[in-house]
Parts: sequence; C-alpha cells; structure tokens
Amino acid sequence: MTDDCAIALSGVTLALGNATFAFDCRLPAGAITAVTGPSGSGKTTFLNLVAGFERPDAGTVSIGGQDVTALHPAERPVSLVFQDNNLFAHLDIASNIGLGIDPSLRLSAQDRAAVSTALERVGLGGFEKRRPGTLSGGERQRAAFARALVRRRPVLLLDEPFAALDPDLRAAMSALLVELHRETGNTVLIVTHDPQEVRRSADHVLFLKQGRIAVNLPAERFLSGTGVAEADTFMRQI
Ligand SMILES: Nc1ncnc2c1ncn2[C@@H]1O[C@H](COP(=O)(O)OP(=O)(O)OP(=O)(O)O)[C@@H](O)[C@H]1O
Repeated sequence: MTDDCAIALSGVTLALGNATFAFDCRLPAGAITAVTGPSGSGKTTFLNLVAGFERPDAGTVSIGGQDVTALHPAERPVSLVFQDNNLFAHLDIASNIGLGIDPSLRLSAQDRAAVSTALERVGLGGFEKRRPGTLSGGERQRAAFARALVRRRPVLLLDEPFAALDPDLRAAMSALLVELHRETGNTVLIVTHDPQEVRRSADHVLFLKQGRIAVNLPAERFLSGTGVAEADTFMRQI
C-alpha cells in the first residue's frame, strides 16, 4: 500500500444556498472508504469536492500529496461513477466504455478487448453494439461502472453506483468492486445509504452529519460502535 493516493481535505469550507459544509480529513490510500450519513448530510458534495465539480470557498483538497484544489475534474487522477450514469445515447455501449480509455475513441485491438472484458466482468458480455436507451437502468449503471474500470485511474469515486439494482445484483457488484480493488490497490470512495454495503466492502468509513464529518474511522472500529448515535443507529438497520 502506498501513500500516493491518500485524499486530504484541509480546512475546506463551502456554502451552497442555505447549506454549509466544513470538511477536514485524511482518507487512507489504497482503501475502500464508504461515505455515508443521512440524506442531505453532504455525501455527494464531499465527492464533488474531491472530483472538482465543486471548489471550496476556503481550504485545500489534495490527492496523493498533490494540491488539486485549482484543477478541473478532467485534470484530477480520478474516475467517477455518478447516479446519473452519463452514457451518450447516440453511441453504442462499447464506444461509451471506450471513451474511458481515449476520449477521441482511437482504440487499439487491445483497448477493444479491454472493453469487452470489462463488460463481461459487470455481467454485460455481448452488449457492445447496444445503445444505452435499450438497456435497463441497472444495466446502464453497470455499463458506467465498466467505463470507470477501463480508465484505471488511481482514485475511483462512486456515488450510489448500485442503488438501482436488486439486492442480489447489488451484492454481486459490491463483491466485484472488492475483487477489482484487490487487483488494482486503487483508492475508492463510495457513497452509500446501505449499511450492508458498508459492511461488505468498506475498509474505512466516513459518516457525515449536516455538512460536517461526524465519524472518520477504520471500518472495524466503526462497526463495533462509534459513540455517535446516528452512526450506530444506521448500522443497526441491517
Ligand atoms: N447547488 C446547491 N445549491 C443549494 N443547495 C445545495 C446545492 N447542492 C447541495 N445543496 C444542499 O446541500 C445539502 C447536501 O446535499 P448533498 O447532495 O451533498 O447531500 P447527500 O448527503 O448526498 O444527500 P442524499 O443522500 O439525499 O443524496 C442538501 O441539503 C442540498 O439541498
């Protein structure tokens, strides 16, 4: 495990409408961190700050020791799977995933093989020529996950990536995430409402409350009780 991809937010503050956020934390490199907490607590905003879709009013965001606060999302070493999976309707699934490798879609035979392998791993083998509009919501989410996989960036950001899937498929996709994480050793942040997901996949847990960090602990310690009532109630929902 290297320290290259630790994510650090130092003195970060942000106001969006009536909501205010203040984040100060350091997240371990090469780990899966679950970002959780009640609806409206700031989970997506936290991910947006790391991805660069939001800029802090004050403070710095760094990834792997590099200050990325002023960098655009495309310049940051991250790949993303957000709730709206951002597939291009006019491109087939293979091209949508190929965009993760090369935005101009000049793909080598090896790249095309990587696309097909990623599709097979997410259970969409043979979907290469299909258009996004012909896929179910869950299949589109899995295609977006495949696109993030082929990018092979050191940091993977996932915002409720499996929320639309039924429980069995959700469990299978979490298992796939853990398996791929073991292979690549990348740093993963996954926003989830699902305590089972936290238990299944997280090495580390960040629990947010009203735009602040209420708990920042290794998963083992989080699961054995945090002393923060909301976090402990959340885990008892299983
Ligand atoms: N651009 C914005 N303008 C005004 N308010 C915003 C904006 N973005 C987020 N907020 C508010 O900030 C709060 C946190 O939003 P955020 O989406 O980060 O929460 P969340 O924890 O991801 O919620 P959920 O679990 O419901 O998706 C919410 O109250 C939201 O209404």
